[in-house]
Amino acid sequence: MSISLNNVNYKINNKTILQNINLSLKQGVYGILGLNGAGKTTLLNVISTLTKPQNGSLSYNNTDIVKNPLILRKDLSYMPQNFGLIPDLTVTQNIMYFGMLKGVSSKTLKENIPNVLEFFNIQHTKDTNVKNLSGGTQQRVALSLALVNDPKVLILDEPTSALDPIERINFYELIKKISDNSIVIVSSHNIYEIEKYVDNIIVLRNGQVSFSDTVDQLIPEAVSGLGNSVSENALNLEKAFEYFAK
Ligand SMILES: Nc1ncnc2c1ncn2[C@@H]1O[C@H](COP(=O)(O)OP(=O)(O)OP(=O)(O)O)[C@@H](O)[C@H]1O
Repeated sequence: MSISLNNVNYKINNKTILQNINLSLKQGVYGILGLNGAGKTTLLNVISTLTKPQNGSLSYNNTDIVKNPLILRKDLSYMPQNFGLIPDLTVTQNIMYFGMLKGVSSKTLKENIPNVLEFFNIQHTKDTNVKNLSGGTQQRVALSLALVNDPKVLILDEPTSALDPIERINFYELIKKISDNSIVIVSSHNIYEIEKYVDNIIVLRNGQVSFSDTVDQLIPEAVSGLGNSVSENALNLEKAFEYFAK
């Protein structure tokens, strides 16, 4: 299982949003980090084939997914930042509707929906219209929806912003388990939140990849980038992240 991006560039109205992105993603959890406006959401949109890059190539299991996006989409679950739910449908109706759009059979959905709702502790909301739920509960519905079809590629844009601390830990533990058989990509602002659960970190700065490696390389690579003028002990994870992000 692999996703590759080669020299991907994306512009809007002549403004460069992503520049020369080269990434090779395999089974595991990837954290995409960056300051506001660094390009995280745009990169997730490109990887999930919602946005077409003007230059460069994108492949999934060695098939070109700029030309054949359906090859990826059938294996993909993407949870956008605004959750993308239909406000006037109930929780169950939303999951049935989007699940069927993804090609999951109604039998599988009916079997899986109680399990995912139970995992996120929202069984009691199954017949409630989404517009009547709090932001945190809507996020849990969107996560239930993202997980209902056992995706091989799971892309989550700031998935825990409305969850409480305990739900966040449970969520990342689940993500880690799911990643045994899939590629999981999670964007976040917070290095401390994800460092325990991600295998690799990708830091974006002004639309370019400034760091792409394992978490434990973040501090040593920042020290080396600073010309060894500081010791590793003097840099914490946050400062090392800032070195690559600012
Ligand atoms: N439709 C658009 N038109 C013009 N500029 C855009 C558009 N979409 C994104 N941008 C610009 O592209 C850059 C990257 O935006 P993007 O949303 O990908 O960043 P981000 O890292 O996800 O930010 P945040 O953490 O705030 O969600 C920003 O400068 C943004 O203003």
